[in-house]
Amino acid sequence: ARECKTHDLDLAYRPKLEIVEQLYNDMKSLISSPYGEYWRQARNHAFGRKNIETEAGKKFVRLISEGQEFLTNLSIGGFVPWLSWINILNGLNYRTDMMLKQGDKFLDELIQEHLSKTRHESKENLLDIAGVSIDMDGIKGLIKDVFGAGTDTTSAFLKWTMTELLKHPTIMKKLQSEVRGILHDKLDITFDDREKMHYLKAVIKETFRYHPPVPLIPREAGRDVKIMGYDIAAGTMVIINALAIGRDPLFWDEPEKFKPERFLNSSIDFKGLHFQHIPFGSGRRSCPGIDFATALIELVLANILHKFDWELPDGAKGENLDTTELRGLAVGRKNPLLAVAIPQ
Ligand code: HEM
Repeated sequence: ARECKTHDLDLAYRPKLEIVEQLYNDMKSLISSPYGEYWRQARNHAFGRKNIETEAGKKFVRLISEGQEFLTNLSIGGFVPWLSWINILNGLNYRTDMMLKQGDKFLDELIQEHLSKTRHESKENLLDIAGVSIDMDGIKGLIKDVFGAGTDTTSAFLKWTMTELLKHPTIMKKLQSEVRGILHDKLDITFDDREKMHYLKAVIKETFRYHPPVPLIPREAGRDVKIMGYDIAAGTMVIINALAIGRDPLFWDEPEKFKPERFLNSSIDFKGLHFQHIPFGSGRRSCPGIDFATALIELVLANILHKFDWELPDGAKGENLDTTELRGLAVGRKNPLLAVAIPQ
């Protein structure tokens, strides 16, 4: 008899946090640990508390989600500086201030809790970790970078990949047969195993093309430039539409179709050198988390596709699957993805 469980993929993944020096060890154990073990470690490391279901854990997840949504608010003063007073009148400045203060207070408490439990010496607000000094603001900035930029992006991506696989059972089967053919009954996935998973890499590239978690990439012109006949003055905010580029028929054959095969005999990658595919941006301000995110995504997908078959609950059909998007800097699913995991 096969045991069937309904999993809410929303809960299935949250990255972790431990103060700076822990990151390296975490990454090593993440690379070698099977999925179940990884998830347990991730939850425990994240807060140094038993799990993310604590009040503090929930509050942090809420702060991150609200912050993500908040970033999409229209700041009139940001676009037309002499209208900045509107941001005071409509309460945007006040709400921004409150949100930043709440986040700061939360991080202060979290860091103090970690410090009191670990061997770290806190000297005049400075931590000395592996010979590198970092002050509280630095630590908070790092935590915000890793969580703010790394949490919703990767979880949104994983949910979109599972959505597309559930919508396209033939692709799911082909991917599972590749992963299972390479792993057999192994529990640990090695770097070499991952390198052999060509179809997995193609599915990941196609999901990034079709659902880039950061569809709009904001930048500021560093100097006056002319682009396609338009004069862009230094200081102008320029928004790069990675989603539209990824679906541009000039570059892509049948762009509205989810077709991982298009990447099998192609050298196009998402590392920022092929401008038709830039889910992580490009150039020196491109995403520094790209390798961490790619390793994590490959491991999670390989693990859950290896160990489980996946179906929609109550015999629902993939083609009817809801794909409404959530507003935010990272665009995820609006509604949770419910799927039945059938252990193999
Ligand atoms: C699927 C996962 C991810 C996607 C799609 C993604 C995408 C992006 C994009 C599009 C940018 C802007 C790049 C540009 O302006 O050219 C960015 C910046 C950034 N990302 Fe990621 N990211 C992901 C995961 C991560 C992770 C896991 C981390 C950290 C552990 C991270 C940390 C950052 C940081 C710190 C920046 C700002 C870089 C800067 O301004 O110099 N990201 N990311």
